[in-house]
Amino acid sequence: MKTIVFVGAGSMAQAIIHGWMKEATVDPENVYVMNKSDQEKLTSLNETYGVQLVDDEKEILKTADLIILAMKPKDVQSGMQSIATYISSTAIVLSVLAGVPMDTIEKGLGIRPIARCMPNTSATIGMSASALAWNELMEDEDKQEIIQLLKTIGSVIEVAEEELHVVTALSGSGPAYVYYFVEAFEQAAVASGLNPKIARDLIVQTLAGSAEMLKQSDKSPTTLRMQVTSPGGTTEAGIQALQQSGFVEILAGCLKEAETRSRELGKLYV
Ligand SMILES: NC(=O)C1=CN([C@@H]2O[C@H](COP(=O)(O)OP(=O)(O)OC[C@H]3O[C@@H](n4cnc5c(N)ncnc54)[C@H](OP(=O)(O)O)[C@@H]3O)[C@@H](O)[C@H]2O)C=CC1
Ligand SMILES: O=C(O)[C@@H]1CCC=N1
Repeated sequence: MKTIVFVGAGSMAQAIIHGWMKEATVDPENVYVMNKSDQEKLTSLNETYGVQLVDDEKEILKTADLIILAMKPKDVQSGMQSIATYISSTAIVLSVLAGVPMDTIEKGLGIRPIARCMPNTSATIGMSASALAWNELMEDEDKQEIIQLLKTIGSVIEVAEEELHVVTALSGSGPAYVYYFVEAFEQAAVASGLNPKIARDLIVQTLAGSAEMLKQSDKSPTTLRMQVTSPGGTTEAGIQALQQSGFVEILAGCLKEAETRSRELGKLYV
């Protein structure tokens, strides 16, 4: 897949491009970026990463091997309309859009090999948790190439397309929940008198250390939690406060609302 065109070059496209360029996975000469109107963003991507601006849309789209759809779901129909007549019959499409099914893409761009990926913004530092689904037209060789492209921005796991709704809720949106958790804890620690920088550093290192423990240890999250929780100690008091506030139900509600929204987005823009 020599020529790659991003149709929609905003935050997610930038996170992927940043990850690729950091790892020198793809030659920036072969990566083109398009937006509907935001030329400033395209210029900034060109200046930062050396990716290409598109002078002649028709010509570039004709030669594209891989089209990456990375606009918001509300713009998917206008985005597909603007490229449908130009892209070659052999071009492969990779969509990172939340909720929008392959069926909608097949209707807009024709029956062709299509992959849907749900990455997250940690792609910027090569730490995305990406999940991937295909339609049945995707050849094994192309699957491997796409997996390799995505592996340079983090981990890749194959799922059924239907599972992408909950994946989107869990790991696509996940970084935002974690940042929100940090904001809340930092605010609380500062209210208890801790210096903001010290509070932030302690929370971030605690998160990083716990994530590494979960990765490196063969113990379950429950066992690791119990190892921290001394009977009658501080952790027990804290966990009890979370339980009394319905922590588990709150997170279940968060996941369900996000998953439901993913399903809604899929139906809104058919
Ligand atoms: N942000 C995230 O954490 C994640 C996002 N996603 C998915 O990635 C997609 C993009 O999200 P994000 O990067 O945050 O959004 P942004 O708004 O940052 O970027 C979307 C880009 O698409 C462009 N665009 C809009 N309409 C068209 C069009 N018709 N043709 C070409 N380009 C167009 C916009 O340009 P202009 O301003 O000119 O309209 C904009 O630059 C979404 O579908 C989202 O569901 C997936 C995983 C994580
Ligand atoms: O909020 C959104 O809709 C997108 C999809 C996953 C993360 N951001």
